Amino acid sequence: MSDAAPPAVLVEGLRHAYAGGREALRGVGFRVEPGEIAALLGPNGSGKSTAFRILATLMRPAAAAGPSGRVEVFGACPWENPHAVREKIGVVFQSPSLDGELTAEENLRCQGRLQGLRGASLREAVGLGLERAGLVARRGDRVRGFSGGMKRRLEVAKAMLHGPELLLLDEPDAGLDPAARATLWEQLDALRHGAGATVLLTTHLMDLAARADRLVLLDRGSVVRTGTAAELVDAAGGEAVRLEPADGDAAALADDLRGEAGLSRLRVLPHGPRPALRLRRADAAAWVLGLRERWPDRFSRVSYGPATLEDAFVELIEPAAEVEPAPPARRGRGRGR
Ligand SMILES: Nc1ncnc2c1ncn2[C@@H]1O[C@H](COP(=O)(O)OP(=O)(O)OP(=O)(O)O)[C@@H](O)[C@H]1O
Repeated sequence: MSDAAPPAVLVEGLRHAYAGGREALRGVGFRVEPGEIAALLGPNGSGKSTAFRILATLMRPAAAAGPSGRVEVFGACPWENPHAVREKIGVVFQSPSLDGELTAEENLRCQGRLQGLRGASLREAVGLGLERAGLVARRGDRVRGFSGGMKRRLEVAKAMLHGPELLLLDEPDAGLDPAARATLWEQLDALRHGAGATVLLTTHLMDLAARADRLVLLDRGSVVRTGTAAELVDAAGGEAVRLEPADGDAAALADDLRGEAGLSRLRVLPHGPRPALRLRRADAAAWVLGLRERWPDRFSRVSYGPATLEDAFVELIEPAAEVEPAPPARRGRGRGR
C-alpha cells in the first residue's frame, strides 16, 4: 500500500446516462491535487453540472452499459460512502441558499447551528465567515439588500463554515459583473492559501477558468483537454486575427474566407462598435499581409495578437452551429495594422 496522500478529486472512466436520455458523461477522467483551484470548463450541455452533482453526493452515476467508473474525494467514493465525502466538502449551488430576510451574520449563525456548533466555537466560525466574505462591516444588514457579488461571497463563506477540505462551486460566476468576479476569485484564492482548501468549480466563462491551476475542458460528455490556461492556448496554436470589413458585412466576408487553407473556425462578432471576424492562424503576420494585398479596400481594420483562452475554447470545442455569436465583452488585444 502506498503512503502517498490521495488526490483531492480522482475521476476515472465516469459515465452517466439520464433515464431515457443520451449519455451526459462518456468516460470522463481528471484529477485535482490538494490545494489546487481547478475549473470544469465547457459549453452548455457538456456535462459539468452532472459531474458536479455526482461529486457533491447528490446523484450516483448510471451507465447504460458496463461500469459507471470510479470517483473519489480524498479517497472516499461519493455514492458508496456519502457521509465521509460530505464531511470533506462544502458546496455552493447555482440556486441561492441564503435567507434574504436574515442578516449576513444570522445566515451564517443558522448554518453553524445546523452543523452542531454552539457557544464560542459558533461565534468564532461566524466571525471567520464574515471576514472571509468581506462583510464584517455589513454583518447586521439584511441579505436581500446585498449585491449579487456580496451574496455569492456569503454563500462561499457559508459553505466553508464547517471547515471542509474541498469547496465545490457550480457556476459561481454566473450573473456577476467583472468586478464581482474578480473579488470572488480573491476570496477563493485566499481560502486556498489561508484555509488550505482545494477548489473545484464549473463555469462556461473564461474569467475564473483562466486563473485556475488546472482546467478540464469538457465537450458533449467527454474531456477534450486538461492543463493550465497557457497549455490550452498552446494546444490550439496560432495567433488570433481580427478583421473588420470596410462595408460592415462580416457575414459576407466570412463566406468569402471559408475554404481558405489553414483557416481556423471563424467567429462573427456582431457586437461592439463595428462588426468583425475573429479567427486563428499559425502564420498570422504573413497571412494578414497577403490578405491586404489581395483585397486592399476590403478592410477598415486588421489586427492580430496573442490568442486568448476564449480563442482556444472556440478552437477546441465542436461548434454547435457553423457561426456562433461572440459575447459582447470581447475585445481585440491585437496590434493594429
Ligand atoms: N435531469 C436530466 N434529465 C435528462 N437529461 C439531462 C438532465 N440534466 C442534464 N441532462 C442532459 O445531460 C447533458 C449534460 O447536462 P449538464 O447539465 O450536466 O451540462 P452542463 O455542462 O452543466 O450544462 P449547463 O452549462 O447548461 O448547465 C445535456 O445533454 C443535458 O440536456
